[in-house]
Amino acid sequence: MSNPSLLILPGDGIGPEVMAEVRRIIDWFGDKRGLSFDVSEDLVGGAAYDAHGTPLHDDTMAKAQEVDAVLLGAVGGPKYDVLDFSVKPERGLLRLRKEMDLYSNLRPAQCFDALADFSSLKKDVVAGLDIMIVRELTSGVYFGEPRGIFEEGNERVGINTQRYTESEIDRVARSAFELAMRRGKKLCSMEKANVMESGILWREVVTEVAKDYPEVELSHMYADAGAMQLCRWPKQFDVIVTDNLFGDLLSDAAAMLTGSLGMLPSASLGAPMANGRPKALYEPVHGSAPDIAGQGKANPIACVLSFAMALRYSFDQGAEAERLEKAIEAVLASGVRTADLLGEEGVTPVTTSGMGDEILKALDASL
Ligand SMILES: NC(=O)C1=CN([C@@H]2O[C@H](COP(=O)(O)OP(=O)(O)OC[C@H]3O[C@@H](n4cnc5c(N)ncnc54)[C@H](O)[C@@H]3O)[C@@H](O)[C@H]2O)C=CC1
Ligand SMILES: CC(C)CC(=O)C(=O)O
Ligand SMILES: [Mg+2]
Repeated sequence: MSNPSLLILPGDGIGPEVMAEVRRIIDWFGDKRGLSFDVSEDLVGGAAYDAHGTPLHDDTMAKAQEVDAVLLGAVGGPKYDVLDFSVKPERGLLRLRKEMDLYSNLRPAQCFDALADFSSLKKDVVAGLDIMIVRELTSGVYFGEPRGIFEEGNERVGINTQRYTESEIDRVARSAFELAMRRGKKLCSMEKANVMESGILWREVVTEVAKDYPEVELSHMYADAGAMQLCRWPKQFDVIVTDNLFGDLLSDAAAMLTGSLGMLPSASLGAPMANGRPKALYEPVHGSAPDIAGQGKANPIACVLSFAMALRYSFDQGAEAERLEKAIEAVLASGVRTADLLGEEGVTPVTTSGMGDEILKALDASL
């Protein structure tokens, strides 16, 4: 049987830096665990624009549709601010999400014990935190029509449209209920049904889907109150399901519960392919971090943990995913830290590749 295929799209800024560490870890699993992948690499975002004048070449899009999973670093950067909106780096990523129909974006926020002191919140608020935000990823205000900047009278008006169909809400709600069944059987749905019709429909459809999951305790919260509760007492949550925009905001906020945006992975999943695996793209939650790019300061853990999610959700290798997560836990427990996590007494600063070295050593020690 041939190896499973992976398309790697490092992207821009710190994307290639963190992805270089993931490639070493992928090689380790091939050498030491007999878990080999057919890896190909291509361009996305600003890097693709520089080479082809488009943030995602059609050939790259076609490859992404064919492989078993895509791993992406990050896109964007100030160099591309002057570009027309239609060819901005971020459009490349949005096209991948939309055309692969990756409607369910899993963004776990887990606080490693070693980092509980580092969070901007009190230790007892975050210690042991393990929540999962499920963000709808292919619809809502990021994609709704009409959109654009139009002339209206003697001024311009910028328009984006929040739009959700029942089936779009239904499928992401089901994916969240399925996850909740495998976790703590608690699901909180967040919208703004108090001011938005799309929120009213969201709440109705989620409530309807809940009938198929009687074991899951469902609650509803307005997303603004949800943001507040995430900071006040995040451990009240198990799985959260929310729309595209609220999920984008809430997951960045949740990142800080774990200490750094450099710690948060994500999986973007769609419908099963012919081989039974879901369409899938894995990427860190963070962006291209132009402020630290090229300085060896980027934390590669979010991207490495995204590969761990690929092992779990695409390749049915839960035990190997856990091996990788435990290796990262051990490295953090030993006091090794990238620049984003410095500040405590007695920690050992390392560069991006230094963190990769330490994770590889911890993996070796796991054998
Ligand atoms: N999925 C993606 O590719 C995303 C791309 N972006 C793009 O990235 C560019 C920069 O956006 P920002 O708003 O600055 O968000 P960002 O996530 O790139 O950076 C926010 C802050 O977090 C820090 N940070 C992020 N990742 C880190 C890591 N792995 N290690 C250490 N520190 C890290 C950065 O240094 C910065 O101070 C923009 O062009 C934006 O559109 C933003 C978010 C997601
Ligand atoms: C297209 C991305 C830049 C939007 C974003 O911030 C995200 O998906 O996290
Ligand atoms: Mg974001």
